[in-house]
Amino acid sequence: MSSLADFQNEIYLSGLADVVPDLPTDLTKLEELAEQKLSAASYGYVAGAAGSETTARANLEAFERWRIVPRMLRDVAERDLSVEVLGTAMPAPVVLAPVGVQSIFHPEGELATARAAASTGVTMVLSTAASNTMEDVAEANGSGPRWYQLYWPKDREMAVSFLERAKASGYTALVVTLDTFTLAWRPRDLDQAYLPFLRGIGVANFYSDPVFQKAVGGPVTEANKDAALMHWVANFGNPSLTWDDLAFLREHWDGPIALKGIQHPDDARKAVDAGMDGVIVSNHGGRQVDGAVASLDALPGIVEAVGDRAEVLFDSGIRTGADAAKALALGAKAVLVGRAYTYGLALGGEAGVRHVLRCLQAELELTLMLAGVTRPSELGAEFLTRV
Ligand SMILES: Cc1cc2nc3c(=O)[nH]c(=O)nc-3n(C[C@H](O)[C@H](O)[C@H](O)COP(=O)(O)O)c2cc1C
Ligand SMILES: O=C(O)C(=O)c1ccccc1
Repeated sequence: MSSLADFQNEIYLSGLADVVPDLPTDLTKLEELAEQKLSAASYGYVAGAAGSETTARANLEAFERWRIVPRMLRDVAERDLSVEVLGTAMPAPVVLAPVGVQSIFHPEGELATARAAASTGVTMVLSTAASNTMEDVAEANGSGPRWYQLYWPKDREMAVSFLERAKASGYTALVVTLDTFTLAWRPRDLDQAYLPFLRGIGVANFYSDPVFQKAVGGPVTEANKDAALMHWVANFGNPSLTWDDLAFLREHWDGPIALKGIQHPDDARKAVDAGMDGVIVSNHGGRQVDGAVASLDALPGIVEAVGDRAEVLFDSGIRTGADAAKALALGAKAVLVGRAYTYGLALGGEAGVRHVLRCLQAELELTLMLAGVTRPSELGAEFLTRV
């Protein structure tokens, strides 16, 4: 039986032909390489976070405070990392987080990510703020599994149009991001006076939308481009939304829905009460509320509050397969990675994203195997100790 850890043997064997990997296999090294390759503005956008970046750092430090306690002699000859999450079959509990404006990292943007996802069978979550339309990304993703992330625009008709387009182009689950109805105070971007949208990046799903076009008097051209940008600004986020509004989404989306950006157990309970199928414990990689609780520290309380009434996913701070193992042991059904693959995209396009996914999955499988675990469902807090 082939396993995700075979990537390790593949690398060693290629050494016999004097071939070594193009990118480091320690994924924590990618950030520094991306800094050398990207423009200062693009690098600042991905690496940066809110405020003085205390939460972004806390997200990483939280993983250091948990250590894995491996168990021996448990027959780990056969492993199976596959899981089903929000109705989607996955080779391992690892998902590509929604990351907008990917063309600022690589000319092929989300299309490269979509191809890497398809070739590994990993689920991608496409952002509303993508630099390519959801239809073009779907085509690049082919038969690969894909979910759609909604930034809920003020105009309800446009929101419905987004959902209908997503459904028609094969996105099977909806991820609704709650924590970013406006961008936070982000000094790296502010100091460079850098906002991708003002340069026309990240608006593809809006400008291609029939409801959006109707509002700006037709397709976006030189003649109406200022009006289009104003309409985008007016619509991007909606700070007035409340829990009651979720009924509207439930009505217009018949597949699974997960709420992203949950950090309090009571909010997780409200999500379940509102009929949501999942919650994603996330602080947006520390990019929204600086000083917010580390995402990993919020996870156990939310897992307990939700129980088996919905699926709990996790992101913010995952850089390695060992990190993923810790979040799974604390009760996450799957983890999403954001910056890790975005650095891969910046450094190597489709092949760079594939490298990151193969490293993450191989390291995760080896970590579980060496800790005495053959499948994700066997993991629990008993495999961790807090230091
Ligand atoms: C450059 C960048 C763009 C992002 N864009 C989006 C987005 O469009 N929608 C969204 O829900 N989250 C977005 N996120 C947040 C990620 O989905 C995810 O929550 C976060 O990156 C996880 O933390 P990590 O980077 O430490 O893995 C973005 C993150 C980054 C770094
Ligand atoms: O930068 C982000 O974190 C983010 O979520 C976002 C929001 C709007 C457009 C692109 C990215």
